[in-house]
Amino acid sequence: MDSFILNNNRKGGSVKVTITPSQPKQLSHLPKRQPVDIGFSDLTYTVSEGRKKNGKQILKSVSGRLRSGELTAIMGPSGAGKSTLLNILTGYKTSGMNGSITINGQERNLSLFRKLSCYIMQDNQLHANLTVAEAMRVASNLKLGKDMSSKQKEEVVGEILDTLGLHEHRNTMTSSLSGGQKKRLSIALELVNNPPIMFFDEPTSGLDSSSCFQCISLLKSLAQGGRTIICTIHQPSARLFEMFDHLYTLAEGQCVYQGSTQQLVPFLSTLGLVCPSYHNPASFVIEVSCGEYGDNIKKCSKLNGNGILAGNEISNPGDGDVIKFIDSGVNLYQPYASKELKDESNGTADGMSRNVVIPVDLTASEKSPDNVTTALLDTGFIASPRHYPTSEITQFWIVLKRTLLFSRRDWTLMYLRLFAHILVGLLIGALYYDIGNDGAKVLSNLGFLFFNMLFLMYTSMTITILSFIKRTYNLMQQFNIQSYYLAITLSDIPFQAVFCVIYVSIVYFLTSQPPELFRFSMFLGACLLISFVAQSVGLVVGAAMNVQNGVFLAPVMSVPFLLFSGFFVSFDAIPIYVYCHFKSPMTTLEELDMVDADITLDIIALIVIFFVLRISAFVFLRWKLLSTR
Ligand SMILES: Nc1ncnc2c1ncn2[C@@H]1O[C@H](COP(=O)(O)OP(=O)(O)OP(=O)(O)O)[C@@H](O)[C@H]1O
Repeated sequence: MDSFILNNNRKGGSVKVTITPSQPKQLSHLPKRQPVDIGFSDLTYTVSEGRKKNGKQILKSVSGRLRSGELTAIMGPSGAGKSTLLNILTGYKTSGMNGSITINGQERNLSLFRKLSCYIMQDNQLHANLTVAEAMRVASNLKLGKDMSSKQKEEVVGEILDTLGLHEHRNTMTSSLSGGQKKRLSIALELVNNPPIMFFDEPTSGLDSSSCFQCISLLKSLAQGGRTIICTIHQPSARLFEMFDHLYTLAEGQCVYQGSTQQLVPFLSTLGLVCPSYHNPASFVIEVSCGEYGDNIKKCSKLNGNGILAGNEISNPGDGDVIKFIDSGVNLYQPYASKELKDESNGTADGMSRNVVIPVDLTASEKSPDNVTTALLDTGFIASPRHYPTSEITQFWIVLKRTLLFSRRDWTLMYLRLFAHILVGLLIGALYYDIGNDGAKVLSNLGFLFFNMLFLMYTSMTITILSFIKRTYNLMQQFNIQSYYLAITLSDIPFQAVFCVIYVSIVYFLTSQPPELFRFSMFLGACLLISFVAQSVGLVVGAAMNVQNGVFLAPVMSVPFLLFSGFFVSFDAIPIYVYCHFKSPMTTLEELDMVDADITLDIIALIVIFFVLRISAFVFLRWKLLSTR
């Protein structure tokens, strides 16, 4: 049981609010992990700006330690370098950085670290077109090895959904969830394999005060379970601020404070920066960092050894005295407003008793955050060369099934595309109706073939650019890239093939082309190949660039295909009314310089182009994935 004193200005008194946690829930089914401490020292991050010789230094030699069992907030004014520090600590950014990062005292191995941690970004993309339960099933199949039965996986999922209050929304589409529920689902998806380190970029952004409280309560309970929870946060209310165990404050790329949240105010007061009564200490430290109380950044930074863990002897730059600032162990200062709320905007008795902290244990047997060992590095979980304990083939099947479900439910991908193929088929069929029976309509036949090619190329190319980009960022980070690519490149082929068959059947018969199976098959085969090659162009463009550039560049890339399609021969000068120049089909072929054309060669060329483009798309995708780090 926990109690708070809530100031009540209207009545001039104080109301005692008691938080009574409901039956604490524990995640007993999760895989066991050991706690992890992160240390970093002398971290600098520099970016090059244009042709300037010296780059711009964003982080200036910051150091610190982030402990398991603690909820750490990285705070600071806008542009202070919070996201940059988070990106470096997560391993999301590696180039341009110097300094050392250690895990339980050992130098960080990035690929191992990525397996231990998760990074929930602000706009974390959820699996579109999936329900909460389906998204969780994908995550559990991917992250929990085949040693676990489906029933056990369901138990894990059920327990997480229950604990995070998502059980009643299990059949809701992820896109229909509220902002707070989406955040909780992002956490739930990551919790499946129980990572001991969890990073959050502004987890409370876009949430109302009650949801903010719920969200931070959840993070706090995750930390209480022995995890290392780190999040950036802009300016929490006093109520939220109190929930953090540890604070790391940045200003102009330097650490101006690190230590417990309770010791922030005493620390600042040693510099003559006295936080006014009833003032939110979180707001105060931001104001100090912004220079509203004079130039204190250098002083604070020096006092913190620019991030060398407070808790050691630190000299006060003001008078040379040595003060003891204890980060852990004996506390020399009275904790600031230990349970007294200075910001009552969010504090209603009702609200507080509704929102309870539910301890979510890292593991039942390894709860003690002090019990930090390097044994973690020896566990099977870490030793695995893969990101998750599922084979590449299993990952391929998971992505394939998920992508097929995605396509089936995607209105643009499925129904709009089907509608477009039928409508355009009927339109072209009506325009070139019965031309196949009329020898005088050779030119119309050529026009028909050309538009056929144009339509098939553009539809399959643009839809692939749009849908590929849409899907890629959702899942690319989570899967083995080969399995992922193979699944998404194969998944759309059947759909495109079916649409192409429907379209070709309509136009072939409406334009009265020869009703011979062989000719129909040849025509269909050529159309299918054109669609698949165009789809591959879409994949290359989608993998290499963003939607805006892709939508512009894809038509440009298709120009060579059109130029060399053989249709661009001028017939304008031919006086058709004088005599029938195209009486013999051979004349047409002669005019188009296609007498010696070998269809086998064309087919081989298209197949080669198809494979070259598919491989190029993979190379671009890989490059893009690596270059974002
Ligand atoms: N690639 C880059 N090139 C130039 N400057 C950069 C680059 N990346 C970051 N910066 C600068 O580094 C500083 C820190 O950026 P960062 O995004 O880490 O700040 P922040 O504290 O997270 O800010 P906010 O709270 O507004 O999100 C900013 O001044 C930003 O303009």
